[in-house]
Amino acid sequence: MSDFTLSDLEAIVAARAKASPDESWTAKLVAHGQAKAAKKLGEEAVETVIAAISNDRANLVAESADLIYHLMVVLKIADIPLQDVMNELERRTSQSGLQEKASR
Ligand SMILES: N=c1c2ncn([C@@H]3O[C@H](COP(=O)(O)OP(=O)(O)OP(=O)(O)O)[C@@H](O)[C@H]3O)c2ncn1[C@@H]1O[C@H](COP(=O)(O)O)[C@@H](O)[C@H]1O
Repeated sequence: MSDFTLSDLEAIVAARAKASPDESWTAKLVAHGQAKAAKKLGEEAVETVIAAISNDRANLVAESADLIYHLMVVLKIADIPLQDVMNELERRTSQSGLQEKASR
């Protein structure tokens, strides 16, 4: 089993963001700015939804990878460390999603 983590991907995205846009998709997205990167994230989200409701397991894995990678690029452009998202997810472990919804 691979020990590749989202933290590893975050480091790759940070390094490639500094590359030439001619040789890196990451750098190209960063150069275009958040509107373009976020639009791409939205497209990958829709493609993930389609794969999920099509019961297409292989495509769902591939589209999920596209989605997560593009989310990492959007977070990079927004200057939000992955750790901030992990901290928020950890904070939420103290109660169930249904409890949280009922408390609003
Ligand atoms: N995980 C990814 C990753 N997933 C998807 N993509 C790219 O995202 C782009 C858009 O994906 P699509 O499938 O939507 O491509 P498309 O349909 O041709 O796009 P459109 O023309 O329709 O907009 C493609 O160029 C994919 O290769 C990725 N590009 C990079 N990474 C990671 O980032 C690293 C650095 O990549 P570069 O920044 O390109 O050097 C790579 O080694 C990977 O680890």
